[in-house]
Amino acid sequence: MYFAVISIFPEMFATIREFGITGRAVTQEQVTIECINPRDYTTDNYRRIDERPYGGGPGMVMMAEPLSKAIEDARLRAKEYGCRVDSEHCPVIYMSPQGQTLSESSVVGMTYYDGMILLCGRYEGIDERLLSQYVDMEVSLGDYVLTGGELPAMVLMDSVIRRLPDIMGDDKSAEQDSFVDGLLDCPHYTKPHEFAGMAVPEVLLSGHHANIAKWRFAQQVSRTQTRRPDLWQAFTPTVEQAKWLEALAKADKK
Ligand SMILES: CN1CCN(C(=O)c2nonc2N)CC1
Repeated sequence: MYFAVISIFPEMFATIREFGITGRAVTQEQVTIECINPRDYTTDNYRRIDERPYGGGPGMVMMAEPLSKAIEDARLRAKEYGCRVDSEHCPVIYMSPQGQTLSESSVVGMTYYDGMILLCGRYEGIDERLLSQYVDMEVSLGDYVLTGGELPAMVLMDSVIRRLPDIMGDDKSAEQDSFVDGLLDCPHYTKPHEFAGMAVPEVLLSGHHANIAKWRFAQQVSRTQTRRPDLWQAFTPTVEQAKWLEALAKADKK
């Protein structure tokens, strides 16, 4: 999968290009992450990419022209990589609090793209004419304001890369994470057997895989009910999960 990030701070993306599972995906050429600096598309000596806002007000606004040239170049590179460069297969995504909030389900949907061009704003934002001309989708991390779009872009790329095939080693690992089946994740334990006077739940040492699976599901259910009642309201169990829920309800009544 191809990612182009348009940012005045390309060095920030070493975080996902050089470390961990995403770094390994780059090394193994399962993904490509190209950083494109809009300053490289300026024509003045100061490599200016921002200006005072029309209408006055605080801060600066990112100018349209350097960004438009950067996006056009990103599209050429995406095409060279083999992407079908259109909004359905390689969208231009602007990271913004005004966007749709990123979720595990929208992340999974993005894994089917050939690639994506991520636009990272700074300052007060980007000239609206650039956004209306080029942006296919705005995506938000949540209802808070950051200093720039780079961290949201890295979060989006990290969450998409880990859901690509053959990235997590054991694809089931990604499927069992929080939110994947609409529930929060279960607790996890490893060595040593005792820590701070607390032992590992016996069922996890039993080797009885069916009982372990049921225990983990029960933990997911109780955590989701107590911590995220909104998720629990929206949860739709599978046929097997519905049977387990029925058994849990009967056990609670005893
Ligand atoms: C111009 N710049 C403003 C700050 N910003 C965000 O707060 C943000 N991005 O994605 N989710 C968010 N929340 C990125 C864009």
